[in-house]
Amino acid sequence: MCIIYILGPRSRISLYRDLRPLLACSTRENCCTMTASTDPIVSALESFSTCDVSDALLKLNHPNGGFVAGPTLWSPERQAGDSKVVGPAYTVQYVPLSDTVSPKQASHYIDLIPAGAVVFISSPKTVNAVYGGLMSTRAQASGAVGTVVDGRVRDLQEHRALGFPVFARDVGTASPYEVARVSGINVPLQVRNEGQDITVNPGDYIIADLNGVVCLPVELAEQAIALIAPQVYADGRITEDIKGGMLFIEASKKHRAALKKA
Ligand SMILES: O=C([O-])CC(=O)C(=O)O
Ligand code: NI
Repeated sequence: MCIIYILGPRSRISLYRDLRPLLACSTRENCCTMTASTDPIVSALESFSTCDVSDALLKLNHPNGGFVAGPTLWSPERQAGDSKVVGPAYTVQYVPLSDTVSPKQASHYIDLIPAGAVVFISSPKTVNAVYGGLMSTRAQASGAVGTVVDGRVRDLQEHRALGFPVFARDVGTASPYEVARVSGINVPLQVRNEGQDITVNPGDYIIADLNGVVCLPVELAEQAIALIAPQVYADGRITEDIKGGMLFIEASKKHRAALKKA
């Protein structure tokens, strides 16, 4: 776990890049196994839901418990119960074509994804879809564990046929080329939906499931994980007692009193 504190998000992304030849693999299952064993934070998060992570982040006074309003699960199935992705964010910034100031990228972002990453794409306000089936095909071949798009995606049937997890604000049909281009790779992204204004930094942990998307800042990861297991255990005991006839207020007091606030 010390890796997380020794290396900042940027250097950790380069570490992933350095490890890429070692992690290169041909199937998703394979990649997930290798990634989990590479990063103890990812392994620890894999058994918890997005809501569990948000509960811990709220105790750490992190706004909205890290919830990223907007994107929801579209692939492999709409809001499928067993779909979940966990991994460090590989961020991609799209800007409107009218923006002549932001930098241009020499390489295509889709060919640089480190294994185990969650691709997180920020789209400008446009009805065009910034992400399609070819992108998922390449992302999956790189060992990415899923994609989150703050914007629209298209080719939904192709993402589903790949069984590749994709979260998006909505679906659409038009490609991005007439309206938007990529200006940044592994840069901080602003997400502004429903009154939120949050930053997703490259290397932050993205946890996404049927409830939505949570961004766990890398510097809070260890503290959050320490809070989650006891919290989940207490919720389990509360459930049992409620099913046995106890009032919620009693069960909650009985099992949550001993939990640390942070
Ligand atoms: O053709 C593109 O570049 C965008 C797209 O639809 C895909 O990724 O499949
Ligand atoms: Ni396409």
